[in-house]
Amino acid sequence: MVDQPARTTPRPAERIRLRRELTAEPWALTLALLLALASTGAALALPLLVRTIITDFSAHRPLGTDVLLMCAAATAGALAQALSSFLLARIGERMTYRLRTRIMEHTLRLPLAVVRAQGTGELTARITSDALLLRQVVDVATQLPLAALTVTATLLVMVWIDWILTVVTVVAFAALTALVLLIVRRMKANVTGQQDAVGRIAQRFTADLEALSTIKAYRAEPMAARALAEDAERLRAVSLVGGRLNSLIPAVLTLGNQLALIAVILAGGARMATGGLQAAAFAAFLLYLLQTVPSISALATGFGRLQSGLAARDRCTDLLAIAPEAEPQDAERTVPPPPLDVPSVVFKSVSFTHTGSRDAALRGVSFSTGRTGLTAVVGPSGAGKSTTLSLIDCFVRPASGSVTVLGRDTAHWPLNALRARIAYVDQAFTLIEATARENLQLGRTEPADDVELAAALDAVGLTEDIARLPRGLDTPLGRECDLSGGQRQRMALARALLSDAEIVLLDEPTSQLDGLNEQRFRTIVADLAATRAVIVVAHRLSTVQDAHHVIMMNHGTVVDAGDHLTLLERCPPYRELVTSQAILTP
Ligand SMILES: Nc1ncnc2c1ncn2[C@@H]1O[C@H](COP(=O)(O)OP(=O)(O)OP(=O)(O)O)[C@@H](O)[C@H]1O
Repeated sequence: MVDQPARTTPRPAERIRLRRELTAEPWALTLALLLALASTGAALALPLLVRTIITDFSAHRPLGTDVLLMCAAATAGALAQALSSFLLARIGERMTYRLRTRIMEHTLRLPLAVVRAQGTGELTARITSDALLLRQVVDVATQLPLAALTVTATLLVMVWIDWILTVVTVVAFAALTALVLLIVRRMKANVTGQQDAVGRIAQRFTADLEALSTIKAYRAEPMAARALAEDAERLRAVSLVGGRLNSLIPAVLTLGNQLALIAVILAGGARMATGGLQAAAFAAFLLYLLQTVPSISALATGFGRLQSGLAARDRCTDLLAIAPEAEPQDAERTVPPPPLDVPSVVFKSVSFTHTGSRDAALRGVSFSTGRTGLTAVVGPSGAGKSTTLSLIDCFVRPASGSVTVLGRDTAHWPLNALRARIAYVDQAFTLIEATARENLQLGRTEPADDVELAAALDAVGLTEDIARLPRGLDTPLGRECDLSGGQRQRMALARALLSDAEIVLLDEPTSQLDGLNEQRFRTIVADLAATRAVIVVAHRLSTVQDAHHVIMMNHGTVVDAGDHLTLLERCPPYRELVTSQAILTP
């Protein structure tokens, strides 16, 4: 077991049940079906009216009523069809909305390691191209039964007109229908392949765009473009197979139709010659035959689209089946306030290995930090410092040992309640796509007023920077209006200042700060540490030399812990680290 042990077994999300999704609005679906039925009925009535007109023509009877009836049937049919299509579009959009929001919400609750392993582009494809394919299933839900009904009804009318010609028609179509069914079955596997290829290309493209400055700086555009072209080629190849399958269907149907037409004309001509069939009935039969063709095509394409929708459904269901972050089985809705006399964090023999990694990132790590005060976690790169912070915020779970936060084992902390007590500033100083105000207030239970916001911005020296934004605090950040690395870092600090959290975790919080801002940082951290537990991972020891407690890590273990002077005296690796940065002892 590595980084996601099942301390508790979270309930996997329910499968996507298409039938339930489609019947979520039963009245609208029934109305859409009835209207489509009315439109089909109107279309079916037309050839019969034609037969009446031809008969009336021959008998020199007035045609006014017949023509009026034909126009009325055509107009009513068109109106019913339009309304039915609109209702279906509405049902389809609502279903897609529900599925998209469900998939996005589920994805946000997945463990970080799973999201990284799946890839952002691949996950995005589920709510874009897969969702669009799923949307088509709604059209099919009425298209298929109606087409089947139309074909059956038309065949019955054709039997009524002339059963011998009907048998000729059915025999001519039968062999080709079997062929179409075979093609349609292969389409589902092909669509799954296409969607996988779409996910792969989206994944690579997203990753390239995120690393665009590196790609440009190292003139790696050709290399990136080559890899993208290879993915595009794979997608092209698999889509071409799909295209081939798709193009076969109309060809097979047209062939079937022509064969049926030839057979019917020959058989009908012979029967007319022997007087077994009237000209008007033959004309009506031919019209019905021609009219079945679109319905038979609708049946074939409908099955094809259904297969695409089912393939997309399976991909989305696979994602929904991945268990979200584990919540403890004994999770309580409200957790009693932690006692004041317990340490903020206690690690007991914690070991942990990242997914896909062969070596353990942490091995038997034990330490504890005070309820308030500044703890610095230091050590060379790769020592396991960031992993330690991730375990405190439960982004990952220990493979063995225990992590206790504010007196409660993290295995028993409800995630929301735990994270409400921790403010976490990550290495990337991430801002979400939202306004500066919203970014600052992340993690607040109650919104901060303007005075609090101004005080936090002032403390981190961001007042003027934010005032210069086009809409000040209400400027959306992330696209046209982004902040510099150092400004982001200070925004993240201001966010920590504004949070109600009892524990503040800072991962490399000063890497992009200038001298003045580093000084500000030290003041802020001292203020925070007076009332909360602040745990800082830092390479620049100058920023943490005032720490009450220093934890020296190396190769995934705690080498020593104590205050700065004690460690200087008794811990050679710490002394080496300090000397390498030329920090003067006070
Ligand atoms: N997502 C990951 N997947 C696999 N291995 C990882 C991952 N993140 C970290 N590691 C590995 O775990 C070990 C500890 O990494 P960690 O990031 O905790 O070290 P660190 O002390 O914070 O390093 P730095 O100071 O360079 O940020 C390293 O060997 C690293 O290669």
